Amino acid sequence: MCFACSPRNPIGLHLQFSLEDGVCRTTFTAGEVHQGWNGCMHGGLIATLLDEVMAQWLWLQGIAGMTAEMTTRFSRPVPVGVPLEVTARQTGGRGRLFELAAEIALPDGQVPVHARAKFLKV
Ligand SMILES: CCCCCCCC(=O)SCCNC(=O)CCNC(=O)[C@H](O)C(C)(C)COP(=O)(O)OP(=O)(O)OC[C@H]1O[C@@H](n2cnc3c(N)ncnc32)[C@H](O)[C@@H]1OP(=O)(O)O
Repeated sequence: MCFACSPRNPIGLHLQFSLEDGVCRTTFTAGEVHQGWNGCMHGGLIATLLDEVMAQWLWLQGIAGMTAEMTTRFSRPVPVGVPLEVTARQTGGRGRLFELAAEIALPDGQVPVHARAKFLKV
C-alpha cells in the first residue's frame, strides 16, 4: 500500500500519474497537515513527490525501479494551498541504471525545487 500512490492508503497522498511524450506528471495541493513550517510544505514530503514521479516514469513503462541515489535542490519554499505540477523525465542511464530529473512548478511557472536521481531496475 504505497504512501504516495495507493488509493487505499488512508494516510497516503493518493497521487495519480500520466506519461506523455516522455514526461511523467502529477498534481498535488498540500494542506496544513503537510506543513513543515508555517505555510510551507515539509521538505521530506516534497522529496516524496519528486521521488515518486521519477519512480512512476519507470513504472508506467513496465519497469520496476528503486531509488539508489537522489539529490534535491530546495531553492524556494513550497507553499501549501496551491496546486503543484510535478514532472519527471529521463536524463541518461545505461543497462539497469536510469538517471532521471524531476521538478515542482507553481501555478505562475516558478520552480522552487528540483531533483536528480538514479534508479536501478529490480
Ligand atoms: C518496485 C517499485 C518501487 C517504487 C519505489 C518508489 C521509489 C522508492 O522510494 S524506493 C525506496 C528507497 N530506495 C531503496 O530502498 C533502495 C535501497 N537499495 C537497494 O535496495 C539496492 O541498493 C538497489 C536495489 C538500489 C541496488 O542493489 P542491487 O540490485 O544489488 O544492485 P548493485 O549490485 O548494488 O548495483 C548494480 C550496479 O549499479 C551500480 N550502482 C548502484 N547504485 C548506484 C548509484 N547510486 N550510482 C551509480 N551506480 C550505482 C553498481 O555500481 C553496480 O554496477 P556494476 O554492475 O557495473 O558493478
